[in-house]
Amino acid sequence: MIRIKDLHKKFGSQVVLNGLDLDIEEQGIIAVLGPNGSGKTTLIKSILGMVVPDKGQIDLYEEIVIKRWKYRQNIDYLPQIANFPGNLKVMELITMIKDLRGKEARDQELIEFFKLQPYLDKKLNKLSGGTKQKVNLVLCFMFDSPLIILDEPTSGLDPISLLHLRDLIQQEKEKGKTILITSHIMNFVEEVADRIVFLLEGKIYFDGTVSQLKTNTRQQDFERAIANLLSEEYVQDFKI
Ligand SMILES: Nc1ncnc2c1ncn2[C@@H]1O[C@H](COP(=O)(O)OP(=O)(O)OP(=O)(O)O)[C@@H](O)[C@H]1O
Repeated sequence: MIRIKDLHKKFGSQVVLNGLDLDIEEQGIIAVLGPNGSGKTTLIKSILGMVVPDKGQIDLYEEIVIKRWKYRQNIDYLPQIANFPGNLKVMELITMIKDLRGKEARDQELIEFFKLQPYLDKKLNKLSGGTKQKVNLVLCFMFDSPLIILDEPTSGLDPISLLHLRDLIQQEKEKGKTILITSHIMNFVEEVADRIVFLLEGKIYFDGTVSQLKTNTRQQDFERAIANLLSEEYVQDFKI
């Protein structure tokens, strides 16, 4: 489905992706993790064609995607920061995105799911951060694409909304979709992820399940397992 080979990206002299290889053939939830600035968003944006890599190849559904754009119609994307004009009303935004995309949308179902009915006539700049994020989630999930890319979907959500998001992601997974997700909320990641891909120094540093991560780092607590991944002891084991 997604095949990335020898991906390189620099911003000025800063090397962000340094020969990254990644294959995603399966359906399910794949969490892309890594410290701040490790290149998670750059990787996601490369898959989406929003960042042009310096070198390397990205194939999606067996087709080379770099410098093409039509394939994006089959990806649903939640950006880390969505900047829509603040004076647009929620329903105006949803309608505008539906018109632009020109695809069948299940916006009503998701509006009900996130209980957004009272906000439809409100301007975006009058919404709280969490409510804005729910609107962004409606925009992302309403088109039913086979590949969903979520950059920090948990940001700003209260605990109950987090549970709703988790249920929604699980439902989409059960439909046979592939969901790529980044999040700094580790218990959320632990609950939903079938596979953890950990980025460090521009490459994939760990690739496996939550339980493999715990076994490899000899840590049963997921957050500690992630921290151990970065510890010197693990780095040495890993390099042997
Ligand atoms: N357009 C750009 N121009 C210059 N530098 C950039 C650009 N985009 C990203 N960077 C830099 O590349 C590095 C990786 O950024 P990226 O956003 O991919 O990291 P991340 O792993 O998603 O981080 P975070 O966890 O903080 O969201 C950072 O140091 C960032 O400042």
